[in-house]
Amino acid sequence: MSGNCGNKSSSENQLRKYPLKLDKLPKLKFDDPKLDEYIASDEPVVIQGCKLVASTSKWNLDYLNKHMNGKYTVIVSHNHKFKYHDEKKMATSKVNFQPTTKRVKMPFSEFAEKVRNWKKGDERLYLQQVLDNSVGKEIVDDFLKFNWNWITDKQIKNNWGPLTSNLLLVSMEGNVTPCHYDEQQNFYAQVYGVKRIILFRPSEFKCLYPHPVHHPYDRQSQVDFDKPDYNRFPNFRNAQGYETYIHPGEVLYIPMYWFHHVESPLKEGPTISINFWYKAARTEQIVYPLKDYQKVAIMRNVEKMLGEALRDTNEIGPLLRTIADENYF
Ligand SMILES: CCC[C@@H](CC(=O)O)C(=O)C(=O)O
Ligand SMILES: [Zn+2]
Repeated sequence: MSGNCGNKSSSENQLRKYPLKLDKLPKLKFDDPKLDEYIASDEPVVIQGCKLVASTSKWNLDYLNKHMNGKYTVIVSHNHKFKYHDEKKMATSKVNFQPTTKRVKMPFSEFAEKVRNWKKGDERLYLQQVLDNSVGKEIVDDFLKFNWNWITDKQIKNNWGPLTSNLLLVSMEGNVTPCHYDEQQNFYAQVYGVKRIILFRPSEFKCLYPHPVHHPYDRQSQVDFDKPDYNRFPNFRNAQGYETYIHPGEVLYIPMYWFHHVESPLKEGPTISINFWYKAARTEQIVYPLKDYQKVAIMRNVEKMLGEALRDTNEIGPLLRTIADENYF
């Protein structure tokens, strides 16, 4: 279907359909006085006009192909989902776990050629490379010209920890990063193409059923949005989310512990994004009532502590059920 259908942009018609009630996220100009209130209160918002990555306005697959002459981290998947798994936890986990993706190093030229010639049934690729000095001089020059004053001002104003990394994300059309949360603050800059992002509050934890902390899929939702198993995950019916489409030059603030699902439209070609992950604020004092994300952090710590104490992560669930069912019903 070409062109606009109703008031949706063409990108929005190239999207997968999910049984979700989604509200729209606000989009604010970078100099809107309300913006800092959103960030300070860990509320997601799309920021327009901040020129965070204005130096990438000329980036596309050809430009990157020309200036990236090394081998880069590419995730390979046999379907459209790129569900992240923690390789360290694979070694220690007691579950029989088969990852659905693999991580390879690939020359950019090979990546670009495979993306261009991809046909149904081929493996899908997603380049996810830390922006470091392995990229070409021109790319480093563009990187140095990012609007570091603007983003560093936000980092300091919110007492965030250090910038841990920038990931260059070059996605094939139709790729999906399934619903998960990260423990870092994230300014997610859209460089090329349109991306759809669905977000859920940390308090939707009970509707999204993240895997156990010790599982290689820690932080990832167990629910397959394409075919939800309502017998196992009945509360998914009640998940309340937000949705936005970010365009080149826009930056989405993804607060830490907020669940997010990210996809590239089906027939709109490759997309390019750059994320900016910051360690959480060094909490001076605990203020009650606790915020939802703090309760998620506490639940994580309880699982970790019980894993240490019990030595067998398969005993964590039964012990927690005993406490909940017998003592706190
Ligand atoms: C590996 C990071 C992927 C990214 C989502 C996407 O661009 O597909 C994301 O989840 C994040 O920036 O937090
Ligand atoms: Zn993420």
